[in-house]
Amino acid sequence: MVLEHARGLGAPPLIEVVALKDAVGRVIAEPVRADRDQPPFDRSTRDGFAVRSGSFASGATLRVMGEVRAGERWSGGRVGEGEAVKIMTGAPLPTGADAVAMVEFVEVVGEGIRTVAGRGLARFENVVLRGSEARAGYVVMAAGTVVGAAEIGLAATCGRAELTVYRRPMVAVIATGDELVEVGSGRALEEEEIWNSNGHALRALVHGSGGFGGKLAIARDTLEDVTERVLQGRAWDLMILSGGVSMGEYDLVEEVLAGLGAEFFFTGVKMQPGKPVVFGRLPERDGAKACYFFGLPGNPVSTQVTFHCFVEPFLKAMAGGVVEGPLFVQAALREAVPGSTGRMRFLPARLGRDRVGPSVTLVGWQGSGDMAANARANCYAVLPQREGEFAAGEVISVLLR
Ligand SMILES: Nc1nc2c(c(=O)[nH]1)N[C@H]1C(S)=C(S)[C@@H](COP(=O)(O)OP(=O)(O)OC[C@H]3O[C@@H](n4cnc5c(N)ncnc54)[C@H](O)[C@@H]3O)O[C@H]1N2
Ligand code: MOO
Repeated sequence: MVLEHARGLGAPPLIEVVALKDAVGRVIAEPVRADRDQPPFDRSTRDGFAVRSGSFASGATLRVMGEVRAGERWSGGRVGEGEAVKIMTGAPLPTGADAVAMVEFVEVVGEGIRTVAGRGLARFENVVLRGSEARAGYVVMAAGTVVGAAEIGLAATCGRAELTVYRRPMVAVIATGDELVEVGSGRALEEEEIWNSNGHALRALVHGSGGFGGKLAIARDTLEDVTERVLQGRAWDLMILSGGVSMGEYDLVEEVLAGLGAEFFFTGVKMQPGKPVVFGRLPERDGAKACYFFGLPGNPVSTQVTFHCFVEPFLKAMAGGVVEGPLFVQAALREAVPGSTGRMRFLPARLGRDRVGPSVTLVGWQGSGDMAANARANCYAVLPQREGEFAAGEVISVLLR
């Protein structure tokens, strides 16, 4: 359902130009084209001697005419049969030459060179031909590409100091709960009070998914306060609420949203953690635009797991990225885990750094409020409902984060 709505969003309306150093995590709004052929000349990939491959038969001695380095162009005329030009990695291949013999495989004989016995040379060996990576004008990055180090390197390869990207969607983050206190407020906590951690975690998660997260004031557990905050939040591109979505007397989020005419696409999932998660949209009304919202469970691990499963794909699409679901990989359980028929479980776990056949280990936890366990984890092990245990070595899905 989330992906269906994400597909209906269309491209973000606003674009801006940012310097390469500020482009990480942004989404390209206009295709980036090769500014010239890549490579721009036939490029040597080895230190050695540029020659005509045919003249490099075993035993032949070639006359060395001179040298060409990266950043230079050979101006000593065509390389003919029986001739060679000393060449460095990254230098343009002199005209006439069609291959480079590695320095390790030739012997210097007086003014000339000779191939090491038995070493032939194929046409274009150790050469990357002009334009073979990309032709001038060719689209090397399409709109919708998320910018990482590889994309920044490619943009710079094409001479770009700036990129045109979509504006980050503005996401209102609303924590709800009478027990919550802002960190840094200078106030000491009563024992029964809780720091608002979700507001901060959500802002970081939003940033990582291409949005700008703004923390609104905490909504207290009254209809008036939650309503006021939601009316404020609906002016943003997307609203994420945390807490107040389960069965308690003071879980008012759905009631407030319903009172404002919200359409609910779902109001629960068969997941642990995450059961009471809500996805919907407030309609256009009284001059206010329509606004999608997610109501995430307040338990901090539930908040984060449901963010990765539902909000992240939606927000990435809102930011102009391709529409795709969360990222799962397969890994073998290191230890057996008892089965459970309740809900599909997403348990904090650590994915090993094994080079072959990744393995995963559950992190001990005290349930969906355990932020310390969540931080010891680097992924969530996905365990479908089942009576029998999951055996050590069994391959399961893992949700990456
Ligand atoms: N009778 C039932 N009770 C509960 C059910 C149920 O089905 N029947 N579902 C449980 C599940 S599962 C979850 S998850 C929680 C979710 O409850 P809410 O979304 O209503 O969240 P709250 O009750 O407001 O808070 C839960 C928990 O999380 C702490 N919290 C909330 N917000 C924050 C925040 N911003 N930063 C840090 N911690 C936060 C809050 O203090 C509570 O401890 O409901 C179960 N109950
Ligand atoms: O589903 Mo709740 O998220 O178990 O804690």
